[in-house]
Amino acid sequence: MSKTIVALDFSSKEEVVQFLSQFNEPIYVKIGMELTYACGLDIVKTVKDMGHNIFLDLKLHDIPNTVKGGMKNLAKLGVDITNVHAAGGIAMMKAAKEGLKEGAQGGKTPLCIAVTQLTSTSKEAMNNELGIDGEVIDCVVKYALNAKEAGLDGVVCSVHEAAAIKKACGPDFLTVTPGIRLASDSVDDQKRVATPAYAKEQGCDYIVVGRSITKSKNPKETYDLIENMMK
Ligand SMILES: O=C(O)c1cc(=O)[nH]c(=O)n1[C@@H]1O[C@H](COP(=O)(O)O)[C@@H](O)[C@H]1O
Repeated sequence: MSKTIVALDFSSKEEVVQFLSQFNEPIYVKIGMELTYACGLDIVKTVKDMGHNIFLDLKLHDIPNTVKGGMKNLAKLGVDITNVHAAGGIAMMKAAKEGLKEGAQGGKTPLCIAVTQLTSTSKEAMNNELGIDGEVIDCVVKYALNAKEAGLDGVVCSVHEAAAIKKACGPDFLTVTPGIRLASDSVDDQKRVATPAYAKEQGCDYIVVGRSITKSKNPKETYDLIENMMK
């Protein structure tokens, strides 16, 4: 099973089909808001029919009843992973899980993971804009413990918090880490970044990689390079 989840941050079905045509075998991809808002949820079926595994990243964050209803319908799409914002709280995360179980197709309940602090958030922004004092890692571990208590399968965090989360929540609790950059890449809007090699060292289960692959000269070659670094 691949360790690299490619973020399909495109705005049309044509770009997705063209990008995925480079891959002869199923890979793990992430469908997020850019693609969903451009193509609707039909794009999930298109990508699923091509045989790829799907992390549907819509980051639900609302009152528990609304999230439960939303997740029930997302589960019907047969995706592999979905997510919520941990900031929505334990009751909301429990409701997400209940909704997924109710909507599960063919006995397969999609995994649900919680976004802790976005990898584009710095300590300064967390302290001064979001009003959360202390170190990012402490907030992230607290959110991970909340997600575990709610029965979720893991979290989205930066590579820098993955080991502490495994220690607090156990080895089976998934850590899915975006903010991945090769040493030569520009950081762009990300703040808490790391290389694939460091992600492997820190025991991350999956890395989420967008622009380093999709904007590279040879995306397939870059994907293979990154995937090999995670082995
Ligand atoms: O939930 C996510 O996937 C996510 C959480 C987070 O904290 N940071 C983050 O970058 N992401 C997503 O991961 C991808 C990272 O893209 P690149 O920065 O281009 O590699 C984007 O699709 C983001 O939406």
